[in-house]
Amino acid sequence: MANGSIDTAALSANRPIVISGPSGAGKSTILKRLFDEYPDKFGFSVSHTTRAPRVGEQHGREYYFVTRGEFQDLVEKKGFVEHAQFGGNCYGTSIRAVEEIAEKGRICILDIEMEGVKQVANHPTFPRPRFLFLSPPSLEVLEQRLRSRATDKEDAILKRLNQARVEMEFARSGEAPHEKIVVNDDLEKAYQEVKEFIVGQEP
Ligand SMILES: Nc1ncnc2c1ncn2[C@@H]1O[C@H](COP(=O)(O)OP(=O)(O)OP(=O)(O)O)[C@@H](O)[C@H]1O
Repeated sequence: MANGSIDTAALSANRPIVISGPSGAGKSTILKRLFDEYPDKFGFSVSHTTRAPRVGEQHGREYYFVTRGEFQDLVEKKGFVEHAQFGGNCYGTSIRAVEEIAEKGRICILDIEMEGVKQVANHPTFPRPRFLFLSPPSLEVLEQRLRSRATDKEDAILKRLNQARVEMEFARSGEAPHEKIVVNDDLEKAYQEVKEFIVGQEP
């Protein structure tokens, strides 16, 4: 559906799932396994961005590449379920992109950070998705995992840990929309709990 009306039928038949949690909590690891186990069941929406395409990137595949003006228009029309700026560029998940996944009969998985979660939860028209928070067992364990992942420099690790503290406090506060918090201590157990939340009780 286009032109501002929301395909609530598709979105309630295949309710999107918002998964959030600190960087390093294990979201990618768990989602990859879920997509491998259920290859036809899920989808990631294609985001909008104002950054320039990189070599090999295609409009509509990696991102919808738009101008700042086009991006702003969609913000004003409340066409994004959530949007943010990183490194001077705007990024957003459009309602339309999420609908497209639901219209294919798939569950859209939205892997988004805390500010985005708040926007989705407070969106004026977008039907409420289901919210899951993936937590590391502790900040100490998170620090070890970020260090052993070895993808970040020291200052990036410290920033992620600070942000993790804020996200974990938010998740435990009464303001957070999460229906479930899964603690990723033992990976197998966490995976089964995530799977039960996502697949075990549809829609
Ligand atoms: N239960 C676990 N026990 C031990 N190590 C784990 C566990 N879960 C994930 N890891 C490891 O922790 C690191 C972080 O996991 P991952 O990259 O999936 O996190 P993420 O939440 O997707 O982070 P980002 O948001 O930065 O992409 C990885 O090296 C992963 O192999």
